[in-house]
Amino acid sequence: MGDNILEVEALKAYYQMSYFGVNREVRAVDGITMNVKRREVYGIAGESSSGKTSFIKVLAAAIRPPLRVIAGSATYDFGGKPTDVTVATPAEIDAIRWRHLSYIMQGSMSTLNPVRRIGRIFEDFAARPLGLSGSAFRQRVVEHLGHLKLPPSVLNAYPHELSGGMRQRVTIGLATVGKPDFIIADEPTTALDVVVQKDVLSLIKNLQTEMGSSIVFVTHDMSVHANIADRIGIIYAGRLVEEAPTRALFTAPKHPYSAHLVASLPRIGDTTQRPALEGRPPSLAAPPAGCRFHPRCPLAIDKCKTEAPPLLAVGPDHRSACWRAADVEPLVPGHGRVGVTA
Ligand SMILES: Nc1ncnc2c1ncn2[C@@H]1O[C@H](COP(=O)(O)OP(=O)(O)OP(=O)(O)O)[C@@H](O)[C@H]1O
Repeated sequence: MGDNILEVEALKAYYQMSYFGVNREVRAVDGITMNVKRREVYGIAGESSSGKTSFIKVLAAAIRPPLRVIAGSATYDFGGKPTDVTVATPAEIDAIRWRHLSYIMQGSMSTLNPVRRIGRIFEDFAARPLGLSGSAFRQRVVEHLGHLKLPPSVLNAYPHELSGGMRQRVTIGLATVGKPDFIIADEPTTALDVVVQKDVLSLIKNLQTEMGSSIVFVTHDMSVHANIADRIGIIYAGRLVEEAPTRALFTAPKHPYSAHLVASLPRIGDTTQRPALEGRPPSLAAPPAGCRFHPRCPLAIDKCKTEAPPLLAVGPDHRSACWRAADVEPLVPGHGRVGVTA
């Protein structure tokens, strides 16, 4: 796998349900191929219900019915024998969890056990995988909390006694205390106010630089991507429709949907009228034929209604799944200049 720590190949994961004998299938992840490099921060964007969380649940080996992997693979290389988490046994997953692979779930701030002190929560999750106990374990945790600007006293606190920002740092601390090679985070800053959000983002970035980890994180907030992602993948209706280095995605998007996402970013002093994206995202139980974006796409031609465009190279490290990629222009020229987002 060389430079790649994760290789995802033609991955399909569907929710398969049966109500009163009627089968229903939601094609939440429908043929995604992508890689993550060592030490890379890879951001995943897309609107609500596009399949982002389902995708990273598979990456995090948190696949529970009714979600099932239908095809493809997601293989990590942590140095030993590569692990394909779509077929790994529980024992193989246990061997990589926390030390190599950790997952900050959506809404994890509120999932900290309310009746356990923070110190006990750290023991529950991290003591065994780290192979430490007693004072050695406590020392490791206190040191790590220091990196997160949290005093040792938080270990005696109950979750409700901490502010939202502190709770989020605690969950990041839990996910990173084992210095994992790969961190997966679902909307890690969405519930926080902007000032705390900035703080938490720079903490994640500093930890990542220090530990040399790779990160895959999901957020619908494009300004967060602009701030910390090296590369961004845009998901629409269960498919990866564009992937590019952050600067290229913001300055020269090559899919009409990404162009809309970039143009939706606010900028101080910018009063330009933004063209609205008409329509709603399709149902993943019955997605449209051809390109799934075609019913909402201003550039759609007949071919888009019948043939799904493959994800093809359109520049260095840049892929787009659009028959008209060559005709896509930024919607508000100069708008997506990275580093000047509000
Ligand atoms: N447990 C479940 N059972 C059945 N369908 C589900 C389940 N969880 C999610 N889905 C469906 O799968 C599709 C993708 O959902 P997913 O949560 O992955 O999207 P998302 O892009 O992460 O959205 P959000 O940003 O709102 O979290 C949606 O149609 C959703 O309704």
